[in-house]
Amino acid sequence: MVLNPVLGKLVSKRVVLASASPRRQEILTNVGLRFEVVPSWFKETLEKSSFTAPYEYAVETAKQKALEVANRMHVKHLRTPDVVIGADTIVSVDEQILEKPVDKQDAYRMLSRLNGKEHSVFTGVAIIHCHSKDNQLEMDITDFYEETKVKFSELSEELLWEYIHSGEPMDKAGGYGIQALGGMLVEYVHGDFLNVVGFPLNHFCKKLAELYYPPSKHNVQRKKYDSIPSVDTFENQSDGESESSNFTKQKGASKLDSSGTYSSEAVYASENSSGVRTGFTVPLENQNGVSQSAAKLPSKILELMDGFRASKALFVASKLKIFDHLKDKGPMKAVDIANDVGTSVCGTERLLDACASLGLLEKTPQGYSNTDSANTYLASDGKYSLHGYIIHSNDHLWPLFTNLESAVKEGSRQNHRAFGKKADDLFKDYYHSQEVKQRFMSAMHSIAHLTARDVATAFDLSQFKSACDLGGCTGALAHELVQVYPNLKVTVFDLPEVIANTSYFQPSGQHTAPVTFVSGDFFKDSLPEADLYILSRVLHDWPDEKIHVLLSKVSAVCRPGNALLVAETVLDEQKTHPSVAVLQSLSMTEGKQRSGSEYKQLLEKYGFTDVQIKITGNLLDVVLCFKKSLSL
Ligand SMILES: O=c1[nH]cc([C@@H]2O[C@H](COP(=O)(O)OP(=O)(O)OP(=O)(O)O)[C@@H](O)[C@H]2O)c(=O)[nH]1
Repeated sequence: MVLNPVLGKLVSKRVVLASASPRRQEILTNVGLRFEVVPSWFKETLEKSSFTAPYEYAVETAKQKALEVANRMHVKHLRTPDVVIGADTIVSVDEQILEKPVDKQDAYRMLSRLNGKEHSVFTGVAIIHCHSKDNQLEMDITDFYEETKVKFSELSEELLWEYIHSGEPMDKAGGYGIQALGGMLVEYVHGDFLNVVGFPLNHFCKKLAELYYPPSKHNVQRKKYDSIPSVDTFENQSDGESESSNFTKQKGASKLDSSGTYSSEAVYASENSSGVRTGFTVPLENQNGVSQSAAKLPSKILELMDGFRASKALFVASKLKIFDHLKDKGPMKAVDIANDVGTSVCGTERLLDACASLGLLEKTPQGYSNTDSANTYLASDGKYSLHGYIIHSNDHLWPLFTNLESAVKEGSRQNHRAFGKKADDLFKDYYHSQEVKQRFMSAMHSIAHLTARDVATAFDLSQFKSACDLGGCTGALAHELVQVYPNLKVTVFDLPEVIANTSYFQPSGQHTAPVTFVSGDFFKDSLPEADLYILSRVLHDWPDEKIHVLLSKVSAVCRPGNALLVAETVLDEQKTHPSVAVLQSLSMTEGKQRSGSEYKQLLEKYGFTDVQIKITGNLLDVVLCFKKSLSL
């Protein structure tokens, strides 16, 4: 496996991403690359007609972006980076190149052109290795491009405009973001998905492998530039430091290493007899440029070691409603955010930088702003907001996990240590404290919203006329079900204390047919009649005795041919994956997570048959089973 070692090659280098694109930052951060972000000032104004193919335009633009940053850093800041990465993403359709729309009308023009058709997305990438010799900048440029084909469905005008009004198209090539709402417009993708999002990670790693592990030295092919390409199109921006004239002085002054060899990097990998790399070490250069070997970086372990810091930074930023502030008012400077939320400037600045480093915020000279993900998932008002669950994680789960060591030693939940209360008393809080109740319901609502579409569509449920979501809380899944199946009527059955608080979570702020809310205790009261019963995120929470009571009741009320749908994260048969469910078990509730065969066995025990399991790839998987007919 060459990908990780290749990225390890960059560990000891000053790597600069010459891009303001938060997506590119996120893609590279996600694979553990450490880099500085220095957005390029190169204006994307190359004459398109002078290129014979669209990808040539993308590659040249990427190169110019990276060159501008390498030059600027060398000349203005006297900080020569080791590696500068530039990228440019374009969409090509009907021999036209589409970049980012300038306004809504332009977005409409682009999206109409893509409507119902296949188009190509090209990302050009330039990797520049820089060396400073006698204060002259020498550069070694490698470039490449990746093409991905994307097809849009036939989309109505109404949908196009709704999408445009979401604001998402404006900073995206071709006017759509495949990674977010724009994904709904797409029928298929052929090729690298991340290439569409803005950075062809796989090709990038292969390119680095070619550069750092050439088959043999004389085979290395690298393009050479005799002079720095034109800087005439650089934006004449001033950031308070001296002069854009420096750019012109620099023009033509730098040249590339003409030796044809590539820096002083040594290849430390050795190969076993099968040609497989073994005993890989990452070369580190000390201050004097002398190579030392160090152990392979255990990036996964380092990430786990630091995970708590990252979680807490996210929790605190959410608690302070920083993502809400930035959604409404961003970009904002740290001092203004601190004033608004009543925090210290220095602490806020550190928190904001941490969020930017985690890819949650974008930092530019104008200040901090939300990334797309932060707008969608972290601001508290969005349909898919996870704010409620994050606050629950901070206020409830974090204190429990702080006592994990005792939990493991004693094999029990640590409410007494975490909250100074027994589990039962805590449950009373849930009934009596409006704040705790609201927090818990928001948390459940967050997850239900995020998973509802996948749960509702995992199986074709159109044969059912009525459904009852037992413990359906705010009704998020119920509302999704009636959207997907317009002939379905859904009853949400939950405790009176829950039902009394559901109005706040309804799409229009009120309960609306065909979703009705009925209060009751599913362990004690009779269950509403339905063709389909639903237990979503219920079973994993209860001990076997309670599950026995519940499933006996559901089985008794279910008529032959009626069904039960269970939504839970289904473990693999070894019960070690997915880790999200395995880690949840550490909360030490009296319940447990189950594998597919365990769910099958459990449900069959209560008279259900034809148990089918769908792994959705979302947080919840779905199990559907039918009540045995009498003749079986
Ligand atoms: O599906 C998606 N397609 C494209 C994008 C984003 O679109 C932009 C493309 O613009 P460009 O390559 O010019 O990059 P900029 O954002 O302007 O940043 P630079 O500073 O590098 O010029 C890019 O951000 C893609 O990520 C998308 O998000 N989804």
